[in-house]
Amino acid sequence: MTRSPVTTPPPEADQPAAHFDAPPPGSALGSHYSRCFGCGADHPTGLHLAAVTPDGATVEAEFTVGEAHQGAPMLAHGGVLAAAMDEIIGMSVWLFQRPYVTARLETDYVRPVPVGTTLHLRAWCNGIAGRKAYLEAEGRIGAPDGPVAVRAAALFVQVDMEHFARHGDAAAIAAEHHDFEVNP
Ligand SMILES: CCCCCCCCCCCCCCCC(=O)SCCNC(=O)CCNC(=O)[C@H](O)C(C)(C)COP(=O)(O)OP(=O)(O)OC[C@H]1O[C@@H](n2cnc3c(N)ncnc32)[C@H](O)[C@@H]1OP(=O)(O)O
Repeated sequence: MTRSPVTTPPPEADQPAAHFDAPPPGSALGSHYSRCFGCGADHPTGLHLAAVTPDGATVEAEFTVGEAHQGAPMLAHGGVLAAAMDEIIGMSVWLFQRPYVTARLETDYVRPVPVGTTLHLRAWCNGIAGRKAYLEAEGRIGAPDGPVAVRAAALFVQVDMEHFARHGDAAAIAAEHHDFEVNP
């Protein structure tokens, strides 16, 4: 992965540990918002990612590229692939049971991805320093050990739930009953 210093954990970063209340190994993570472009079941043309954590430390999901996701004819749009990376990384920070947002996302496009391809996505955390989480993801073609099509590195920053109410739609948050333990 080609990465900048911004997405590289500093030497003093802690190794991430899943929250005691995080989804246990082998379980599904669920969607954080039904209309989310990345994971919402109610989004008509979204990515519909449904993530599982096989081990409590990484998160996996499959994304089948559809016609709504094209850039060049019958090839995935790079921005859509970046969105898939952003979403799978966003799902992986759920293991910490605290709200985070993307501050920076870096993406390497390694292979073209034709419409109809199923990408096997995986994300994990390389370190945490204060509010900053340093994360990584990859998307492989056709199988979990298939050829890598896309890689990403990201800096996510922890926020409080008021971030979403202040800048977004507080009623929608309340309607979906999300409880985050911000000070465990
Ligand atoms: C029903 C509804 C449920 C709702 C519940 C959902 C909860 C689960 C949501 C999951 C969502 C999933 C989807 C995928 C994830 C998105 O896509 S999130 C959406 C896209 N991202 C955004 O909208 C974020 C926009 N940016 C911001 O809001 C603010 O810039 C930030 C990132 C919160 C930081 O602002 P701040 O809190 O004022 O903090 P600030 O002091 O500026 O930065 C903190 C540290 O980070 C560093 N930093 C910040 N930004 C950068 C940057 N771009 N480059 C380098 N360093 C940076 C700062 O230098 C600082 O470092 P230190 O000085 O501490 O060493």
